[in-house]
Amino acid sequence: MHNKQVTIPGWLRWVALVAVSLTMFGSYYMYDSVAYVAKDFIELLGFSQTNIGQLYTMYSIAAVIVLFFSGVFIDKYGTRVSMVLFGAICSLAGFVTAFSDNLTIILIGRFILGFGSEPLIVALTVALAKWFKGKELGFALGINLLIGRGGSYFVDRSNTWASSIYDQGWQPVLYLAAGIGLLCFLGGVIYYFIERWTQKRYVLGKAEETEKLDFKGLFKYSPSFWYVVILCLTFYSAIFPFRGFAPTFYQDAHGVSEQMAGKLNSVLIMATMFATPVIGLLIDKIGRRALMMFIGSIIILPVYLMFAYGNMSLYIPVTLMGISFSLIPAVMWPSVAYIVEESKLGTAYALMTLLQQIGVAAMAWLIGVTNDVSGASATNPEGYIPGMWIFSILGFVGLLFSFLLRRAETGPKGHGLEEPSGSK
Ligand SMILES: NCCCC[C@H](N)C(=O)NCC(=O)O
Repeated sequence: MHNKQVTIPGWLRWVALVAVSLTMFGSYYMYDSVAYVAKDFIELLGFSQTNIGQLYTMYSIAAVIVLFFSGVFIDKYGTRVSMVLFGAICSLAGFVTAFSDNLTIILIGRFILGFGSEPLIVALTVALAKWFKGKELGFALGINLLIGRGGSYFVDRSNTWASSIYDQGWQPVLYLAAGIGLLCFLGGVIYYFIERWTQKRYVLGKAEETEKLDFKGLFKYSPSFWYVVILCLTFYSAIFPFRGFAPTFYQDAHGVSEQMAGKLNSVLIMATMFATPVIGLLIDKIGRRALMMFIGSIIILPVYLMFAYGNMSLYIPVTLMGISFSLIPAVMWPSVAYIVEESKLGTAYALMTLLQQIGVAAMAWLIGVTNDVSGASATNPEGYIPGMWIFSILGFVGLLFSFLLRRAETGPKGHGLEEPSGSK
């Protein structure tokens, strides 16, 4: 069609955002869903805590593998094909995870999920860049993360709103997750048609970078970049695996009900859903990004020891974790754009996600093994303490690197992290 219009109507961009975010909702829901059957897996199927960790490790291993070539694939076949394909892989993963009580099959399901989910997140980020670049890209990405974390919130509360399904055992719970995971495919298909329809009528922007890896330039990044990457690795390795074990830990070590355990996890997510975009807007105004990452790292430091030894309400460490989980991601991801030049941004983000996933894979496995070795269970709650120390050590390493970052950024070779947006 000739004479395509240049200005895409605002409503169309937001419709595309909703379609894209549906896939994120489905994928986040499935990622977290296994935490709520972990206790059944241990008590009814005889799985070990190591096996529970492996559910996350398998996801991350697949993510690491696929992130090596997903950028090239997305470049070659485009965002709409990628969204459908990776969305379909995610949806398939839900059913593979649910249909058998065999550990290997369940782990294959988790592997497939990681293989679909992480490139899906890359593809949707690239897609959103096409629609929103030069407009409200930061806000659109914030809304997208909010809806994605809505998936986590929804699963955290699922043993309340879907209690009748939980009463039927772990398998219907996983089928429910698989059903919700169909949103990944559905959202991808809806997005496919929206993009195709729009491209026939309007000039849709082209995202400049996809997240593909180019190891040649790896050693040219500044120390500040590596400080952020190490903080990303330690931070998410202390958050995602913890959330996976948390429902079982809260019940075994603190004697709370299954519903209460879900509620505690959900409070954490609910806080981040709304605080993250708000902090993002605030940081644009005041800068101080390295300082905020440092403060976020201080806040999370005592949390795991509070879980291990504290007698206070569990809401206190959960709230502290929620503040840190809002502060650090809201500041950390956009900070990379200040440190790394635009032409290397795709590689930088891919590398950061890849190392994040290596950290999560290793830590999920290590915590599971540690819990098994120390005999963590409802009859031996002290067995969870070594794992809490491992998380705390990670927190300390994160704090150290956030300090180094702050020091570098307040020196003569700073990249403008401490300045408001637009003053770089
Ligand atoms: N919650 C599912 C895993 C999401 C992994 C994703 N690569 C990620 O790190 N997202 C950022 C976030 O803060 O959720």
